[in-house]
Amino acid sequence: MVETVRKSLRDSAAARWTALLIVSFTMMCGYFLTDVLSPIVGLLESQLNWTRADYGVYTSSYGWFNVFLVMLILGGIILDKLGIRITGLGATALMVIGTAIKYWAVSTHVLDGETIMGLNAQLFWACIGFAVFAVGVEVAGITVSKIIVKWFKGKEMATAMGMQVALARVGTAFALGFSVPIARALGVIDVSRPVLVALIGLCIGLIAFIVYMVMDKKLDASEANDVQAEISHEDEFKISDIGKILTNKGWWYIAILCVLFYSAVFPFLKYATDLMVNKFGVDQNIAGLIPMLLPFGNILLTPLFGGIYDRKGKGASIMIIGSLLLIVVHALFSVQMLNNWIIAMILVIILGVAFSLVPSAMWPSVPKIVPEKRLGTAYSLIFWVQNWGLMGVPLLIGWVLEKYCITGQTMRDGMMVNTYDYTLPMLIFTGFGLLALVFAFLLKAEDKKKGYGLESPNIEG
Ligand SMILES: C[C@H](NC(=O)[C@@H](N)CCCCN)C(=O)O
Repeated sequence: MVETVRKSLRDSAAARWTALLIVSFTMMCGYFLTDVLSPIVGLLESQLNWTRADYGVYTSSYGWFNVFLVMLILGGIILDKLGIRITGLGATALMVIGTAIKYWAVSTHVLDGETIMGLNAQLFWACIGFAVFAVGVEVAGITVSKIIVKWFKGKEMATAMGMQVALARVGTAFALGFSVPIARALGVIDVSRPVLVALIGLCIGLIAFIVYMVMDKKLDASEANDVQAEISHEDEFKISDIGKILTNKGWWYIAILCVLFYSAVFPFLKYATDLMVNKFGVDQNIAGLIPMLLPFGNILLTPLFGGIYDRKGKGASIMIIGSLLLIVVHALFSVQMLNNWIIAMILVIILGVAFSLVPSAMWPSVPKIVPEKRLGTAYSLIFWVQNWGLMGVPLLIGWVLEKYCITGQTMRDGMMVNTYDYTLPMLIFTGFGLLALVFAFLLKAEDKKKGYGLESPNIEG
């Protein structure tokens, strides 16, 4: 009898890279919306009367439902229990719904003059929309990480994760670079226009995810026998597995490193355009172009560093180097006399290197510490810890700026607006970097003790 060796769909390079591209596109649209208002802080002040503190509240609303209603953790458990397709579809739909609410909030006039819970009603609804969207984009993020492990385990996993992050950064870069021109297009300033563009993108992202669902079904069908075998060997995910994750020291080091490192990057990006205007004297119409270099650098470097991790290993060391660079950049940003825009550009580029090194090694390291059946929950718990930072730090920076950093007033777009000294916020970001470095070293020591293989290559054989 002739025995045929049945191949899994994931053995086809074309199939797995196509799957990656499709889900990465959906994430890219999500990242575009996440930062779409960051470069127009000044316009939000002049058009909608949002102060820096209001903007801080808006940015922090990203974590309201994820953190306080533990939606992110629930999303991870749902992912491990119900699977990739249903969780991903729900998450993508939430992104669209949240963005639609936010678009309505920033474009309507029916809320003018009203307040809800002490907030201007327009700001309140923009926050609700952003909070709903955030549940969607975070749960979609963990779903996509699990999708990549599913297709790429034992293969180019870190390169694939790097590619996905790279495409996500394209979304961030477009938001930073094109939000202002979109808001100013057609001769009339309209801050809701970039949100509308993001909403259209997310609807296309939803359709893309539905296309992916077909591929995912085909992958499962191609592995039907293997899956049966796996189920008989491995129990299904149980709620008690959460305890196993939380008692794992290596997992904690990654989670804490993640919150500290990302707290010094994403919240920094939210204020980076304003920093360029206030510290480096860049015109606000083009100030978003300098922070845009950061995600553009990531686009090339994250897959490159991921490739190095796949082939050579050294994951923990890569995270240490990334944390070191982060400290150097923020410390130099806080030096008052360094106020030439060329220095700002160089620092942003170095920050881009740091922000490629750490994510390219951090996310592919999680499956080395936690088994696949608990991976959705493990990623969601890391994102949950991280979301405390993504929520709290912009709020902190907004508050610090309003309370301690106002230096005067100036005329922009025909409106009097405050000017700010960014030294204190940059010192706060430096502090996060220093703590991140400590946890990167602790992670490396734990890896040595437990033999997780963080310093070993990902590609088998
Ligand atoms: C992969 C990783 N994603 C995250 O950290 C998300 N929790 C945050 C998403 C924020 C969206 N702007 C990353 O982007 O490096």
